[in-house]
Amino acid sequence: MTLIIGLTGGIASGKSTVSAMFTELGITVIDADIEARLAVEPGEQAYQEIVRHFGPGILEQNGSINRSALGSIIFANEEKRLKLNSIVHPAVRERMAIKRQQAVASNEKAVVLDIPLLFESKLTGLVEKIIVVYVDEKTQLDRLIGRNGFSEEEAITRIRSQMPLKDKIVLADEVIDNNGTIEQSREQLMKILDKWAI
Ligand SMILES: CC(C)(COP(=O)(O)OP(=O)(O)OC[C@H]1O[C@@H](n2cnc3c(N)ncnc32)[C@H](O)[C@@H]1O)[C@@H](O)C(=O)NCCC(=O)NCCS
Ligand SMILES: Nc1ncnc2c1ncn2[C@@H]1O[C@H](COP(=O)(O)OP(=O)(O)OP(=O)(O)O)[C@@H](O)[C@H]1O
Repeated sequence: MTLIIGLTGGIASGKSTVSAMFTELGITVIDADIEARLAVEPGEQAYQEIVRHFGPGILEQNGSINRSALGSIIFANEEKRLKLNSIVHPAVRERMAIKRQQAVASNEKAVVLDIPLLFESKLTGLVEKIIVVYVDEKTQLDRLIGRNGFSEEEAITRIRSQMPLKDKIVLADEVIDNNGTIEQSREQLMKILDKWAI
């Protein structure tokens, strides 16, 4: 019986860092961010709808989506962000459901669905156990700015576009406190997997 684990957190809280640990352990990770990138490749239906709605100004020279330009638009305007979500999320849900089914069919012990908006998109029904990767607000802001080179304002608009991490940890089965070192987070993950006999 495959245990379906939902991995979530906030932007730059460390979800990808923790999902890489699962991969190192040989546990399949289905990454919503990757599926969302694939879903908006030129030729995909979501790509056509995005260009139709947001205009060719959000395209690179080669016709692919200029992610930075689109991000600047939608994180500064909730209505536009919700419109983009309405275009992309159904395609992401469909792609993840197929991969989830494949993992269950191959009798894997566990599969991880790495979904940044697990709670916001009301996808908790897809998973059996939920791990939230937590950091405090200052650490989140510092790491997001450090990784992406955003201004403080750009980073804050992105953080504020999601449910606060302090509310997410209440909904979690387990929390990984990622304020410390990556090694300390790995130790917390191993304790959780031990508890779940994975
Ligand atoms: C706006 C886009 C083009 C920006 O691309 P970019 O490469 O800069 O960021 P990336 O996709 O790697 O996302 C980075 C992080 O931003 C956050 N984020 C992304 N989209 C959203 C959103 N619609 N609402 C809230 N947070 C979001 C998540 O924490 C995500 O992990 C892209 O994020 C996108 O297409 N978003 C809509 C689809 C979506 O909601 N994806 C996130 C989960 S499925
Ligand atoms: N424990 C840690 N100590 C120091 N830096 C960390 C730690 N965990 C993650 N980081 C760094 O913080 C940044 C954000 O981490 P990561 O990309 O894993 O977050 P994320 O939740 O996947 O982000 P996103 O929501 O954008 O997908 C990265 O630059 C990563 O290298």
